[in-house]
Amino acid sequence: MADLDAAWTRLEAAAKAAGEKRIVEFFEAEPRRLETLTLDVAGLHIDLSKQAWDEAGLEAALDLAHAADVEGAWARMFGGEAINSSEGRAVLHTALRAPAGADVKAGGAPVMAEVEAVRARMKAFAEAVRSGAIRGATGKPFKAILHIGIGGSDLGPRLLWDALRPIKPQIDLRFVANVDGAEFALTTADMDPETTLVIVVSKTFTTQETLANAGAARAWLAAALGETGANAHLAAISTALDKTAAFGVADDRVFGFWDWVGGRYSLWSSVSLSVAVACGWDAFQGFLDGAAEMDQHFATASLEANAPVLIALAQIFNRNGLDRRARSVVPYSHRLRRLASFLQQLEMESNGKSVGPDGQPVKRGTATVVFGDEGTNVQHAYFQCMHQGTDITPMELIGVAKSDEGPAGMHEKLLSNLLAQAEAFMVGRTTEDVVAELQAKGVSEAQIATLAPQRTFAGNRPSTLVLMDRLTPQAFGALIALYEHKTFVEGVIWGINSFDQWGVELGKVMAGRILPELESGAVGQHDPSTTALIERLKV
Ligand SMILES: O=P(O)(O)OC[C@H]1O[C@H](O)[C@H](O)[C@@H](O)[C@@H]1O
Repeated sequence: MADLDAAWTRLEAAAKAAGEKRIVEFFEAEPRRLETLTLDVAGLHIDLSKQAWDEAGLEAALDLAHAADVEGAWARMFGGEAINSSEGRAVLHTALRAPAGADVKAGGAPVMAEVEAVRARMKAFAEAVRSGAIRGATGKPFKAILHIGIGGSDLGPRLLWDALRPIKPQIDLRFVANVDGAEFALTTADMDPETTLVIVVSKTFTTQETLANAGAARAWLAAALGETGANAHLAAISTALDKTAAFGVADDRVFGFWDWVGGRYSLWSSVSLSVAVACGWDAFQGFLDGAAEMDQHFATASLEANAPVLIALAQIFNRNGLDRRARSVVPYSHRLRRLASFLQQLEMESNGKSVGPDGQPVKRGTATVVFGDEGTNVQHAYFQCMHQGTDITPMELIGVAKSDEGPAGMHEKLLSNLLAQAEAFMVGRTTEDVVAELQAKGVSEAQIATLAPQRTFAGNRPSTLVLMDRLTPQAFGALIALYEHKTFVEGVIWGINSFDQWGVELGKVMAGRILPELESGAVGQHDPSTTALIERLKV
């Protein structure tokens, strides 16, 4: 503990010192900077050299990781200990992508036989739906899947589908998450129940939104096909097999997973069955394999050369050392445009905690706000604030080196923007440079005095760049596993349990209390504002 406190103090001091210098100067002072801070792992090229740390800062960050015993923590995770202590559960999403026959145990009990059995059933089901061996009630092959789920049962599969979907898929895939009926109505408006397979995905099978949409989907199927016909169009994914049976899904259409898989870490499981069907099994298997490669790297590389560890440390340096409370993630890839939404759940639900597993308040700030959208679009939206706003927001820029999709010449334009932004964030533009340009254009000195500061860029904005060679299933799997392990490392260093989410409960309980009040008009005890709103909205 004393070691850890001392390591934190050293990190804070190193960050303060580095923060007084300019990132661009670190390259001159440290001839090996680029070499030390770039890594090639599992199809990803990761460049952390434009981050805010200098050599001493990096060293202090690595000391902190050692002092927090990151290596011991990952051994406990991979060893299947119940590290999710508030729920008494192991954390083994890595088993879902482990090669067949791997020795993985949850609390001492081997898990791979079950994992492999579900994987084999998923594969057989995906192939049978694609080949037409499994068909709808009227004998027609399935042309579309309606995937119903929310949170971890939605964000991962949605992102995965966008990343890997064929341009013209044999089987289309649509998603419904929200309990706003507009989403269900808009999504199903041009779908045909006769050729649609509905897959209901819920780890607990108690989630209000998902059960409401599942009921609506069953009614939508039954209206066209009758109750028995509807059953032939339903499948369910859950850890609560009693509840899927009660909903009326036949046993051979239910695909399970396990309580040692957190919802936000579940896209490697049967939760992504819809994507495995719509993209084909090989793509899904490639996704698992890429993640397994990252797991192997994470579990074996030294901290100094460990991609998830270094990305986590850059975040901690910014967050705790330099008090930067947000981070923007911008994929220069239309296919990855939902990455920030996925990371919002992964990082903010995992690490948005204020107390440790011992119930004691943490001593330092934890998860930052994560936001972002696709580049280049965001350059024309919020990048003004990233370049010239009063707060510095560290950036994570993600690119794809090679792509054959779409019209010729566009990909180079996309890449030129990615590189330009990363350079501009760090280098900025000096007032002298702006003044010289304005003078050359013959602008008056009086105008220059007001214009030049407005057109100056302070720069010194840190960024990390992650470059995929191609957006293959493997590289994409490695990218998501990279973020999972990064989140884990941060949680270890912050001293929190990254695998529970008690903070989502209160709102659910209160919605359960308010719903009957809206329906019956009998308003209970609330604060004056809420009472007035219920009075206004009650049926
Ligand atoms: O998969 P489900 O049990 O339906 O849960 C869906 C989501 O709802 C909850 O509120 C949790 O915050 C999420 O972690 C979870 O992914």
